[in-house]
Amino acid sequence: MATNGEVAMNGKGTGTPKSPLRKIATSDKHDGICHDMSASTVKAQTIDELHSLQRKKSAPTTPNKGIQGSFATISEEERQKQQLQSISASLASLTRETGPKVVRGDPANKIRPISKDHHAAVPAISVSDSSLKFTHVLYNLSPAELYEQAIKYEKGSFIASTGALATLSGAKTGRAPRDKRVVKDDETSEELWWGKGSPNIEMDEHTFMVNRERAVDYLNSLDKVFVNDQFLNWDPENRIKVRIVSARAYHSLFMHNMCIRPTLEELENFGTPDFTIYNAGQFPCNRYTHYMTSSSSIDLNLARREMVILGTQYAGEMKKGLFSVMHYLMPKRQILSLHSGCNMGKDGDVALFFGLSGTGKTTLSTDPNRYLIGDDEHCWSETGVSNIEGGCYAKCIDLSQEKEPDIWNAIKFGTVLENVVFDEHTREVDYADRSVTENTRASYPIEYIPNAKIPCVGPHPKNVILLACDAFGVLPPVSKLSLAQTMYHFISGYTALVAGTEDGVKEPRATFSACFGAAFIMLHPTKYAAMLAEKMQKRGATGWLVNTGWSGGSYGSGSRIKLAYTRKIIDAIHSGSLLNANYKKTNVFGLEIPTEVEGVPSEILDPVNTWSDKNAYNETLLKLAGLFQNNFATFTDYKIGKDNKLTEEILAAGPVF
Ligand SMILES: Nc1ncnc2c1ncn2[C@@H]1O[C@H](COP(=O)(O)OP(=O)(O)O)[C@@H](O)[C@H]1O
Ligand SMILES: C=C(OP(=O)(O)O)C(=O)O
Ligand SMILES: [Ca+2]
Ligand SMILES: [Mn+2]
Repeated sequence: MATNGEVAMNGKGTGTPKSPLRKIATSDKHDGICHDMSASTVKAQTIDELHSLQRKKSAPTTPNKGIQGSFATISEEERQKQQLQSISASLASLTRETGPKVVRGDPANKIRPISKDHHAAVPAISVSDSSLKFTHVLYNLSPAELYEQAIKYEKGSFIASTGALATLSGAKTGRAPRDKRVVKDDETSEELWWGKGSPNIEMDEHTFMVNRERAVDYLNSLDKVFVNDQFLNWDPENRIKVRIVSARAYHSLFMHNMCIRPTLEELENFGTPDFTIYNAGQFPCNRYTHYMTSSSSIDLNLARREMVILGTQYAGEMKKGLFSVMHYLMPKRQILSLHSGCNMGKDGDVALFFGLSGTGKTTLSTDPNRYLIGDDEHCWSETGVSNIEGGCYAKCIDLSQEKEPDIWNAIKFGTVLENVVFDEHTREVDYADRSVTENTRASYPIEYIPNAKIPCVGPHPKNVILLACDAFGVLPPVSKLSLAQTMYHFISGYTALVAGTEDGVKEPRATFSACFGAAFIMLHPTKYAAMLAEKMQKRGATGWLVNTGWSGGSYGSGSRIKLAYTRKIIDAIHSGSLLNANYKKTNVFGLEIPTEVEGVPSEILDPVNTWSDKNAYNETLLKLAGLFQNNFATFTDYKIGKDNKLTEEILAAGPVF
């Protein structure tokens, strides 16, 4: 080939070109070597040295404060040692080793020498193979590091065109409430809600330990585990420290986004977690184990402050599992936990949006004209509201840039995109594609929403909006509620959705989920209801029922209320204009409905106007009223509040027919 800068022709070397081609100039040094002089050379002798130049050491986690007051801060080395000890203790098998040998970092990189005073594992009873090796701990990795781990090691992980991490949650693409178990012991048997309608399916302490050991053994058998130390609740007085041990970068990034991210300084003083999740989702539970009815098990032990996940990789289990824990811990402190979205206007007016999955909490709390406090889980204390989480978890089926620009724009680097379908070449996501699941999701840190309110706290709510997606099409688009009606509908927790994508299913199915979150509450619904009533009364909040579902007929003949109209209704609630509108009362449900709302056609405000077949409307209305009545029968024996007055009012606030 070409040598000395001359073009070789016909494979014959440099001698006699057939055509007079110009000689290609190389360098002015005539040493016979081709020099590329466009840039100066790097200061490295080997490729490894070059790689090491690329990565600057992170700032030390302990700013060198020296001696403060009379207390000397511990050395960085000592602090790191304590941190590893704490993680080793979390991962300890309770029947064998005191804790695995843990070491920080990726096992793909070099193993560090074993330090002489390594704390780990004087075997307690007997030793397992996993105690002979190191368990590498990938501790609070950054999103960039987690991307690399996911893409390198987790099948089905890809970078979408917007920079989000597209991933798969495996066989389970939604929560499995029937596989949730709660340890029943002396204390919880008294305190918690058990039996019909309750989400708490019992498990004994021993079986919990069997599953815990199974999860811990699985995690310790791996070369590496991910550990996230983070916080729940933006109210600093009631912050909970959580540790999540998991086997997938996907799970670690999801929780990085969903929980509150500690600053370096907060992480330094983290100490022992208040609650720990062992997520061994890839590994099934054992069907021969008592209480197991499938290969998935999500087990909560309040006494041990631990949760074990086996046999489901759906990340939402972790988020909602911690929410259950908050539904237990917070009411003990007279703080109400709420399955609601929350936002705040420029004047500090706060609104709560309660509703079951898919009714619009995330969509309607994400409002370009208001500050977002949170989309799903909140606390209401004596000082106001606080978000429990540090991120949002939006449904993204049929997501459109035009209708939901803030959510659309939040899907970028750092965001986890679950179970979506994308073009294999351009990596553009097709949000309409339901091939993997209808429940496609995006999880992003709350600061990805431009008008998020950080810290995510606010004053006492002015409006409490109950969202129901009524696929029967008989509830009005908006009603103003009395306190008793608010309680009646809060305890009922109604929504009706169309039955998924199954063929031939035309009838909408009613769901009643107490407190709009029966899957997550731990105490009897009336306990939360009584707290809500007391708080709303004390703070003068107004209750509203908003139907984000069907109008002009049931599913099949009518159509879903336009999101633009629902937004206008919500605007009128926020501005206060709806409070002073003219109202009339509906039959059967006795709801106060406005005669006018700015920007909304008046005829749709009373659903009877939108049905062409008035008989069908009346029949459907009575049918729904009957479903409400049947559902509420379970609660008629319970007293709410200090006297019987409120209880009687609540019972009278249901449909009359
Ligand atoms: N009128 C409406 N109000 C609210 N959401 C609507 C409406 N019409 C359609 N939708 C769609 O319904 C879904 C509501 O889901 P989401 O806000 O994630 O519910 P949640 O947070 O309560 O689970 C979104 O996909 C939204 O685009
Ligand atoms: C993540 C969930 O919540 P939502 O649909 O209310 O956003 C869920 O219920 O699993
Ligand atoms: Ca939910
Ligand atoms: Mn949501």
